[in-house]
Amino acid sequence: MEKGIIQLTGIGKSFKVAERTAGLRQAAKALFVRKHRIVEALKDISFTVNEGEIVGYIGPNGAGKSTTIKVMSGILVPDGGTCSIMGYTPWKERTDYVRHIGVVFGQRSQLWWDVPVIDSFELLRDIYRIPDEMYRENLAVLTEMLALADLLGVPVRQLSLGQRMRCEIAASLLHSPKILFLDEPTIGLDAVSKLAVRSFIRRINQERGVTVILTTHDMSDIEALADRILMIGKGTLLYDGSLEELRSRFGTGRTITADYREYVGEPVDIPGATRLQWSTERAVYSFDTESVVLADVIAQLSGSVELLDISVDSKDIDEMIVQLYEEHQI
Ligand SMILES: Nc1ncnc2c1ncn2[C@@H]1O[C@H](COP(=O)(O)OP(=O)(O)OP(=O)(O)O)[C@@H](O)[C@H]1O
Repeated sequence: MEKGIIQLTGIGKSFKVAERTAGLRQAAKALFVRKHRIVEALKDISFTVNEGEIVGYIGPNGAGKSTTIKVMSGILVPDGGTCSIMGYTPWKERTDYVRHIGVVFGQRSQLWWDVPVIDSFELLRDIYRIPDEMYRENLAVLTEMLALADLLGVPVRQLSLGQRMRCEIAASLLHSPKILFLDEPTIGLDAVSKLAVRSFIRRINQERGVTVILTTHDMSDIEALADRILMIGKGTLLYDGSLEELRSRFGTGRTITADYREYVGEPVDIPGATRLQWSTERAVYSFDTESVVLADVIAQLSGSVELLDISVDSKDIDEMIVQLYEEHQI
């Protein structure tokens, strides 16, 4: 069996947060009697990632994705469990460990705000003690791949979000890490920048064999990149598998949209199908081809309304994810 480059076993992490109280009187009281609540961000997270994989780490807001990334990058110490990445325990041997990983937090910058990008890169070279030759080579390749030539002399605060993200990604790779953690790398980017970032991630994975763990809410990122999905909800891992498996699981689901001449009667019930939308001119139903035959759905509709147009769609990945969240009640 292939040995995992990343192995997490039973990782748990709780945060103690101060209870917020409403009203001035309550707030004043809270100064003396502090009430706390424990948030279990991660309950019992175990998974293995093999070298060269691109793993999409998904889950709704507050599920525990960033907390996991922080544990794996050595920023946070978990309360329990073990984490071995390339043989290191991230929070114990941080100085040596960070030479092997790159981290990008889409919402935060690792670059110095007021200085030109190239100055930040040079600081990182010194911090990571990147050998000159490696630095020069990586800088040249990354500048070409991410089209940075015109950006290197510009202070970070003057860059657009998409330009900054390209620089952030370059910064995380200057020291040739084997593993890249990307926490929402495409957040807020326009379609062109998203495509550029995605194709770059693919390229460094294929050409340099970099293992990538990526969190995102953008399912088209997952579709374009991830060989495998790990889904987390309320601190627990709920799904580990490929997109194909997910597709075959929900592959028999269909949505039918019917447009008809104005109809003011009662909404039409179709046994076995769920009515998602109903108006005097349009209805949308979802059904499963394993239990309901499409021709029957159409026949039942056309028995009640005068159909003008019909379209049938398979579930897209966003819908599959919503259904998975619903199944797990998260
Ligand atoms: N430093 C902290 N102090 C207190 N609570 C925290 C802290 N960091 C995270 N949490 C809590 O832990 C839970 C998991 O947060 P986390 O940021 O890992 O979620 P996420 O899956 O990355 O969410 P999102 O998709 O919204 O970014 C949340 O309930 C959050 O409020």
